[in-house]
Amino acid sequence: MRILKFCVLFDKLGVRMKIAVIGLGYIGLPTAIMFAEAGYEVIGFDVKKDVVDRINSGKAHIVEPGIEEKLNKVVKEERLKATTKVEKLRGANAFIICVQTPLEGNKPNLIYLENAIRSVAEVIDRGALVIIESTVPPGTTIKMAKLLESLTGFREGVDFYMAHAPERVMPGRIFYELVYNSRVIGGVSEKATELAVKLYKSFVKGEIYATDATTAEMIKLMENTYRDVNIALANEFALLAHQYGVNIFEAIRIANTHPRVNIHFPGIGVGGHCLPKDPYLLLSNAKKEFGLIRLARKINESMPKFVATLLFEALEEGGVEEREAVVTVLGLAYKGGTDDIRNSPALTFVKLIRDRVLEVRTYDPYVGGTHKSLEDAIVEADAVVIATDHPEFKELNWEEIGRLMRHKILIDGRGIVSNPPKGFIFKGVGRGDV
Ligand SMILES: NC(=O)C1=CN([C@@H]2O[C@H](COP(=O)(O)OP(=O)(O)OC[C@H]3O[C@@H](n4cnc5c(N)ncnc54)[C@H](O)[C@@H]3O)[C@@H](O)[C@H]2O)C=CC1
Ligand SMILES: CC(=O)N[C@@H]1[C@@H](OP(=O)(O)OP(=O)(O)OC[C@H]2O[C@@H](n3ccc(=O)[nH]c3=O)[C@H](O)[C@@H]2O)O[C@H](C(=O)O)[C@@H](O)[C@@H]1O
Repeated sequence: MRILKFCVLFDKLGVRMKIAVIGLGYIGLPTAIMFAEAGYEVIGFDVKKDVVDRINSGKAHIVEPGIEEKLNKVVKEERLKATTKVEKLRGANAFIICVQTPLEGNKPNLIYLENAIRSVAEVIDRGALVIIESTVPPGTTIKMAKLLESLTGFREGVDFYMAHAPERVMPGRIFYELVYNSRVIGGVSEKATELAVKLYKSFVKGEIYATDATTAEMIKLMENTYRDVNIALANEFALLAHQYGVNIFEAIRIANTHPRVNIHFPGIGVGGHCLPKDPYLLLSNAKKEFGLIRLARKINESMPKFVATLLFEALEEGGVEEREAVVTVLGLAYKGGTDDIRNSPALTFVKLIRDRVLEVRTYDPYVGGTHKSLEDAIVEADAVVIATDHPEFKELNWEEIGRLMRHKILIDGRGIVSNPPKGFIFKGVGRGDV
C-alpha cells in the first residue's frame, strides 16, 4: 500500500508540505504568494532570471493591488523562494503549473506547458500531485498526463496525480478572487480530483465543484467564450445604435434592469491574455466549423477599425488634414487599472492610424514608454482618443484639456465620457445620439 505522501499542509511525518509553482506571471506569482500565506513552503520556478531575481528581492514585476507588501512578507519570512533551477523543485508534494498558453495564428501553442511537464518529469517523486492552472484546450490535461507517464514510467492515478484547476480571477482583484471565487477542479483520475480539492480547500473559501479534467477544461473556456460572444453582441448593438441615433450605454443600462438580461458593454475591442484566445482554444480540436463563436471573435476584432473610422470622420468635420493631424491616444493597456498590454485593442488602433496621420502620441499611467504626463501628450494635439477605461481618465477636466489642444476632437472608445464636453467634436462607440 503506497503511503500517499500527500495531505494538507503537513505530510504524514509532520513535514511542512512543499509546493512548486511553475510560471511566475500574472497568475503564478499571486498563486505562489497565496500558497505561502496558507502556510506551505513554496518554491517558485520561472525561466526568466530577471523575474526570479526581482521576486527574491521582494519586488513584484506585475501590477496588482497589494502584491508588493504580500510578496515582501512571504519572501522575508522565507516561505516563498524563486529559482531558475529545476533541481530545486525536487521533493515537492504538489506542482502548480501557471505558464502561458498563447495562440500561434489561431492555433494553441502548448510548448510552454510541455516544457513545464518535462521539468516536472525531472524531479517528481512518487505520490506527488500535478495541477495545471493554465487555460488549455479540452483534452490537454489527459495528454499531459500521458506525456508525464512516458517521461517517468509512472502511472497517473497510481504513482502521481494530475488535475486541471483553471483560474477565474480578474486582474485587479486577484487576491480577493483567489480566495472567494468558486472553483472547478477536474482530475484525470478520481484520486487526483480528491487530492486537488483537498489542496485548494486549504485556502479557497468559495465553493469547489469537482468534475473530470476535460469537463473542467471545457467549463473554463465556455465562461470566457460566453463573455466574448456577449461583448460581440454589445458591439453589434453599438453599430446599430449609430444607425438609429441611440446612446447604446443608456439603452444597455435600462435593458439590464430586466431580471434575466445581462448585456455587456461595447468598446474599441476585446484584449487581454484570455478572451481573444480562449474561444479559439475551445474550437481548436473541434471537427465542425462553429459560426457563432468565430463570428463573435471577428466582430470584436473589427472594433479598433470602427473607432478609426470615427476619428477620421471627426478630423474631416473639424477641417483637419489627416496628414497634418496630431492624435493623442489615452491608454495602451487592454483594460482599466492594469499595465497588461497583451492583445490590447489600443495597440491595434495605433497601428491602424499611425501611417495616415502626422504623429500619434500615447499616454498610459500604468504602461511605461508612453508620454510622461497627460499634458505633455495633449499639448497642441488635434484629437484625443480614449482607448482604455483607466479610472484616471474618468474624471478629466475637458475644458482645461481643450485649452491645450490645437483642435478639440474627442473620440471615446470606452464609453467613459457620458456628457460630450462643450466646444468639442465628440464621437464615441455606441453614441449614435451625438
Ligand atoms: N492573467 C490572468 O488574469 C489569467 C490567466 N489565466 C491563464 O493562466 C495562464 C498563465 O497566464 P499569465 O499568468 O497571464 O501568463 P504570464 O505570461 O504572465 O506568465 C507565464 C510565466 O510562465 C513562465 N514560463 C513559461 N514557460 C515556462 C517553463 N517551461 N518553466 C517555467 N516558467 C515558464 C514565463 O516566463 C512567465 O513568467 C494562461 O494559460 C492564461 O490563459 C487564467 C485566468 C486569468
Ligand atoms: C468570464 C470572465 O469574466 N473572465 C474574466 C476574464 O478577465 P479579463 O482580464 O480577460 O478581463 P475582461 O473584463 O473580460 O476584459 C477582456 C477585454 O474585454 C473588454 N470588455 C470587457 C467587458 C465588456 O463589457 N466589454 C468589453 O469590451 C475589456 O476592455 C478587455 O479588453 O478572463 C480571465 C482569464 O481567463 O484570464 C478570467 O479569469 C476572468 O474571470
